[in-house]
Amino acid sequence: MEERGSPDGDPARNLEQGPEGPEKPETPIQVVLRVRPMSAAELRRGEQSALHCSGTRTLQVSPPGGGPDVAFRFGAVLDGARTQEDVFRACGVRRLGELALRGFSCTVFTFGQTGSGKTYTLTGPPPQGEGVPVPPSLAGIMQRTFAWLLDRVQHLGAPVTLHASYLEIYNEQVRDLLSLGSLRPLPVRWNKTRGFYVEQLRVVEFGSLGTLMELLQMGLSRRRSSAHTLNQASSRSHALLTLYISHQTQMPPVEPGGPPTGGKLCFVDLAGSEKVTATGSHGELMLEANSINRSLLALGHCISLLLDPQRKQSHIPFRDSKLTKLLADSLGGRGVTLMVACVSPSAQCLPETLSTLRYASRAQRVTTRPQAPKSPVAKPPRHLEPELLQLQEENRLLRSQLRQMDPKASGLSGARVAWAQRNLYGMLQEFMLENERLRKEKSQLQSSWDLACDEQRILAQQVQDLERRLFSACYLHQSGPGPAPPCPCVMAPLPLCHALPSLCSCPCCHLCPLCRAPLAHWACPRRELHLPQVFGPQAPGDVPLSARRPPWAPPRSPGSANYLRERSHSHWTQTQVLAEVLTKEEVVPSAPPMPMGPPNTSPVLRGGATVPNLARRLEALRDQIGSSLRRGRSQPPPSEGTRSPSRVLPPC
Ligand SMILES: Nc1ncnc2c1ncn2[C@@H]1O[C@H](COP(=O)(O)OP(=O)(O)OP(=O)(O)O)[C@@H](O)[C@H]1O
Repeated sequence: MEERGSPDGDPARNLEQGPEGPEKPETPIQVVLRVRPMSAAELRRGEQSALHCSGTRTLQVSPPGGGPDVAFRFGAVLDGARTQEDVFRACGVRRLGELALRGFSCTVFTFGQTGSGKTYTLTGPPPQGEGVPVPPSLAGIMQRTFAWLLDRVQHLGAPVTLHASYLEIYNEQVRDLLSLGSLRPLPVRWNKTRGFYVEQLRVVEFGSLGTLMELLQMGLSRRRSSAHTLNQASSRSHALLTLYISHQTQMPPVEPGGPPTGGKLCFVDLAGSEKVTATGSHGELMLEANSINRSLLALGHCISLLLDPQRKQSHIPFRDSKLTKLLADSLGGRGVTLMVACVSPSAQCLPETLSTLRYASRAQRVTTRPQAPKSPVAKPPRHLEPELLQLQEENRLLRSQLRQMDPKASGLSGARVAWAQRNLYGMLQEFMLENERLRKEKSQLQSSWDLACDEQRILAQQVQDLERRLFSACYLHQSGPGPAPPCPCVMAPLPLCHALPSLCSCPCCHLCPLCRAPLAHWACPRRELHLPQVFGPQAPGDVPLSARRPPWAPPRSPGSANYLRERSHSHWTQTQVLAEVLTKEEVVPSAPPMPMGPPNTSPVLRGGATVPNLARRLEALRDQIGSSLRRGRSQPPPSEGTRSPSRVLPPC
């Protein structure tokens, strides 16, 4: 007798040892074979049985035309006389439930030819009429597992949250059997954390067996089924019911709206493979049969490839069908999987039965690497990780210091420990003082830096302004009669500060953009008349206007009461130089109205001032700025009296 398959003992025991035993990180898919009894129709047709169970794990196949028997070994073989309760026990589903409670992802799926008893095994027979309940003794694996699980959770002592989802794959479309609206197709997506998953799938929380049974009934009644020659209530879709088991200490869902994290128990009722000639399917039935067969073929292909250890490391075409996508983790991933292969005993069905047996034999050689979530404790947010590491390091250091201070651990005498403690305390005080001193120094440096930055910004503005003025003068000098040139502020608008006078009377020059102070008065040739507005109606000290210091004037000597310490020396120097240049030379800083006279007489530059003059002054001004900056960085500001004459602008 030829023997097939590689059974590995009782599936429950294997599962118990498999996923957790350190010596066995890989565990094979467990396969249980169920042979249903001859149906009334098969008996009526006088069909013979071709299958015989020899022992609890071997099935013997006797070809009707004679020839050698073929034996297949599985984890368990159950003949037609075995009850639903026997099947539930032999499959070790309780053990799977325990694993799911501990965070594993477990799958039970039925496989076989159409009419072989897959749905019967999982959910029992369909109700015999409206309102006629199915006897509890005929309840399938699912109802029995539900009852066991709810009971188990009640006695667990720790709070557990239960959710369920139920979907079908019909003609390669995923449909939510628990959806509140119509059955519309849902997309299957993939990401690194979840693997393949169905987007927008409704996941319903339940707390009682009654609610779960209602969800099951709702799904069963919406699942697509039709009648054909071999089965009056043939399922035309693959159905997946998933229970999510999460403990309250576990992490929240990976994604908002995603399924809860924790253990999973998934029941998959595959649609049966069928020969359309045998089932007599036409039209829609035939289309459904083709879709079912195609997806089962893809599943078989993946299983065959998973058998090859080298191929397993590389590419398995799980993406070939929705079914293989959703079973990818159960077949080749980290799940614990049980397959219940269902066959008809009739010799008429032998070709399909042999096909199922070979399929199941291959499947039980496929291994997975069951893995439960490593830690139920949520990871800290990424941005807190460095802080956490720092705290851990600090903790470690403090512990070691404490150990050193512990007289027993360090072997020091009491006097020496006291001395060490005093010393440490002194050091700590010193460190604190040093720390305080450094803090002060840092804040002083920071304010110096801020002042230097301000000064630099003002000087840069002044240089830009003078360049603009030079540009304007060059333009006027070179242009002949014709339309008035545009205002330089329009050509190159620059921010002004009232430390520097405005160039022209265009609106952008009237107000300082920093302090919003009016700018044009002092620049007006008749500025004497306007000064009260700059100083305000009540001029300080009733000094004659002409004798008053303009607002840009430097502070008086350090001894004087008006000395402003916070203004830097170079700032005042620069401002004063500008003031001198602009007042002595009577350069009208405002350009309009633009001249229409001969090209060589510029009304902008009075008193014979020319472009070369301005260029020279700009050059000198740059020197002045440069030296001021250098002085500001490296030397204490010199007093006005000691200022080098070479740094004063030459007269124009
Ligand atoms: N062990 C069993 N004892 C009694 N009747 C059974 C058994 N298994 C199956 N049957 C009956 O056989 C018929 C077909 O079973 P079932 O619908 O479960 O097959 P199936 O494999 O799910 O078929 P399909 O793939 O077409 O959905 C049903 O009438 C069912 O009640």
